[in-house]
Parts: sequence; structure tokens; C-alpha cells
Amino acid sequence: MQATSFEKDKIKIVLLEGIHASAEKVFSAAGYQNIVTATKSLPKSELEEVLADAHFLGIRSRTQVTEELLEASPRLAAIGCFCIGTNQVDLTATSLRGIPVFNAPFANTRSVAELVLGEMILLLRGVPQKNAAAHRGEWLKSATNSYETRGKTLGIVGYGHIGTQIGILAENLGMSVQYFDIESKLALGNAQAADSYEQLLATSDVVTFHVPETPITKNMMDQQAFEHLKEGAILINASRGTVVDIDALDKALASGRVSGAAIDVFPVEPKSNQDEFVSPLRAYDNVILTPHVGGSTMEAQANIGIEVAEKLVKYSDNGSTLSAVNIPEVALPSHEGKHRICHIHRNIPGILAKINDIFSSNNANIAAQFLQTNEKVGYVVTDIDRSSSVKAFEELKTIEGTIRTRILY
Ligand SMILES: NC(=O)C1=CN([C@@H]2O[C@H](COP(=O)(O)OP(=O)(O)OC[C@H]3O[C@@H](n4cnc5c(N)ncnc54)[C@H](O)[C@@H]3O)[C@@H](O)[C@H]2O)C=CC1
Ligand SMILES: O=C(O)C(=O)COP(=O)(O)O
Repeated sequence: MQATSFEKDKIKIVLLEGIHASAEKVFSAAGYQNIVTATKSLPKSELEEVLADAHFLGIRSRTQVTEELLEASPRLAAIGCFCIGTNQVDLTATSLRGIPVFNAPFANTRSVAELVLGEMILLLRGVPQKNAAAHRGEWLKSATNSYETRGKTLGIVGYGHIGTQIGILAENLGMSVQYFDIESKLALGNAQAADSYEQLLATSDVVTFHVPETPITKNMMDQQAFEHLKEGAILINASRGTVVDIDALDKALASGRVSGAAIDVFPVEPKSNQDEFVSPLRAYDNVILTPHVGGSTMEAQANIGIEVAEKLVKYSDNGSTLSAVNIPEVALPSHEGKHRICHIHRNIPGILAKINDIFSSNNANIAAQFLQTNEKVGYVVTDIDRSSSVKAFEELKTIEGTIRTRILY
């Protein structure tokens, strides 16, 4: 009897963008040896070539997984985003192909929060421009425009995992914290919800963005938003490069409306460390520019490597989609002594009845069945006796609306 439905040494795993070695260790320990790694994102042709026969793909924020790429990756079973954001993946296309997408929703949040906190302190003191001047041999010893954080107001846009942590840390520095979120959120510490986005902009000394990339957050900080901003405020963006209109920020810096900024993410980011970083913001000493490293700490990357690799291994070995962002989540126990049949299908009426008709006509004894659906897709996992599993499995593939089936021995 085979240990798994598909021999592990035939399963190809591709890990790109310098995913931490902790991920490889998890795959190896689980018996997966066919692992291809790259320290950067790959150009389209190389990506298509390496994915032509790959089963699992691991990426970070740079690799774009488009419908076209999925078309060229016929064996792809699941994708791991070894980061928080999943906006780089076409989530609808993957879901309609039955490819779960996993991420690490928490592991790098502390790293981002610490970076933002440090940047805020440095910007309030005017350190970036004093530092740049000192490197040129200038000595700017002065208290002018140099402030403590204590007593200042921090405005957090997007009060999620990162925003809330920054709020707590900032309160410990003696700051007043207000936030704006499209969802109603529990205020932690003494934080207050702002009445509106515009009110937050007008009344905060420092504004920091922690929203995901969505159509609504695109250019959320545009020319009009800058007009609402308090004169001389500091702006921080370590969320996504689409959130702040860089030309509008350029103008706000030139006019002095913004007294300093820290930007970690950009509308267009260099594809590798060998490519030039091009931005009008390079001209400003009072802007901290970092190369999308908010979540790049040794601690976060090692933890993310383990977390996402474990999710992929679990999906491969056991069928669990727990914490997938695009496929109904089904948490599964082990299936010792049984065969597990996983069926991902379009969510059309009557499909569960058809699945169970097949089990019944094959006299399959169902030990357990798990089902979750979302608007478009359903996921049914059925544990049955070994004797009838293969025939039932073959018949399940013929049900109209079937997207993907797997059998786990
Ligand atoms: N620079 C870096 O290296 C990193 C960047 N990120 C980015 O930070 C983002 C936030 O991360 P988390 O706090 O963990 O996410 P989260 O999902 O916990 O929080 C996001 C918050 O934004 C809110 N939100 C969504 N749309 C909004 C809108 N239009 N206006 C106001 N609020 C809105 C949500 O309701 C939620 O509370 C991620 O989506 C990712 O893009 C995350 C990690 C590292
Ligand atoms: O976690 C995220 O969403 C990030 O932006 C971090 O991206 P990275 O893994 O550093 O490419």
C-alpha cells in the first residue's frame, strides 16, 4: 500500500525570493526532497519554465501570479505567500482552479511595527536630514523642528494586526493615538477611533498607513488627501506602494506641508537587488527610503518559513485548507485506516447529493465528511473505506462542476 496517493519524491516544490531555509527544512522533514529554490523573483520566461511541472509554489511579495501564469502551470496544487499580502496573486483565478493560497498573517507584524516606531522617532527629531548632512561633512546642531514623541498625536490608517501593535507601542511613548478603519474595531489602550479619514489627517502629527492593497486603498493618500493633512505632519507608509500617490507626496514635501516621510513600499519596486531604485523621493534628505524591508527581520523570516511550509505540507498530506485565503477553510483530523477523497467544485446546487450518490452506488462506507463553501467554490472531504475508494474517486471526477479532485491514501 502506498503511503500517499502521489509519491512525495515526484512532488516538485519551487521556493522563490529568498524564502528562509526554515521552509526547506519543514518540507524535507515531511519527506519532500524535490525542492527548487531561488534567491530572487524570476523573469516571466524562467518562471513559466520552472512552474511547468511544479506542484507547490512559494513566493513573497514580488512574484505576480496571474491567470496567464496559472495557465502555464497545469500541475500547481497550492501556493504559499511567505508574507502577509496576497495581492500579488490572482485570488479569483486560483480559487476557480482549486488552488488554495496560504500566507503568514501575523509573523512579521511586530517587525513592521518596530520599524515604523523607530522611523517616527527619528523623523520627529529631524535625524534623517541631520544624518545625511553629516555624511556630507555638514554639522546641523540645532533644536529647531526637533520634537519628542511625548504628547504628539499618531494617526493610524488601518487598525489591524500591525496598526494595533503600533498604537500600543506609541502610547507607551506617551503619544495620543487615533485610528481610521473601514471596519468597526475594538480600540486598544486609550486609542480613539477618528470620526473620519479627513479628520484623522487634519489632527495627527504623524500619519502611518497599514491597509492592504485593494481598489479602495489605491491612492488613498492623493493630492486631495494631502490638502487635509496637518501642516508639517510626518507621513509613513509601510503597507503597499499603491496607497500613497508618490507625485502628490513629492509636491507636499517640496511645499513643506509634509515635514518628513518614511516610505518602505513603492508603486514600482526594483525586481532584484541588482536593479536601480528610481524615485523622485531620492532627492529629499528628510525622507527615509527603505527597500520593502518592513517584515524583513531574521526572526520574522524564519517563523514565516516554518508557518507557511507547514500549511503547504498539511494541505498536501492531509487536505486541510485551514487559513487559506481563497478556498473554503476545512480543518481536518488525520485519516488513518481510511482513504481521503478531496473534491473542489464550483458551488452549484445539488453537487453534494451527486457526490454522495456516487459513494452510495459504490457501497462506500463514509467514516467522516467535511464540507465548506463560499460563494463560488465548495470543498468536500470524505473519508471512506479503502475497498471502494479508487472507483468512487474516478467517478467523482466526472461530476459537472468538478474543479479538482485528490485522493490521499
Ligand atoms: N512593508 C512590509 O514589509 C509589510 C507590509 N505589509 C502590508 O501591511 C498591510 C497590513 O497588514 P496587517 O495589519 O497585518 O493587516 P490586517 O488585515 O490585520 O489589517 C488591515 C486593516 O486595514 C483595514 N482596512 C482595509 N481597507 C481599509 C480602508 N480602505 N481604509 C481603512 N482601513 C482599511 C482593515 O479593516 C484592517 O483592519 C498588509 O496588507 C500588507 O500589505 C505587511 C507586512 C510587511
Ligand atoms: O508581508 C508582506 O505583506 C510584505 O509586504 C512583506 O513582503 P516580503 O516578504 O518582504 O516581500
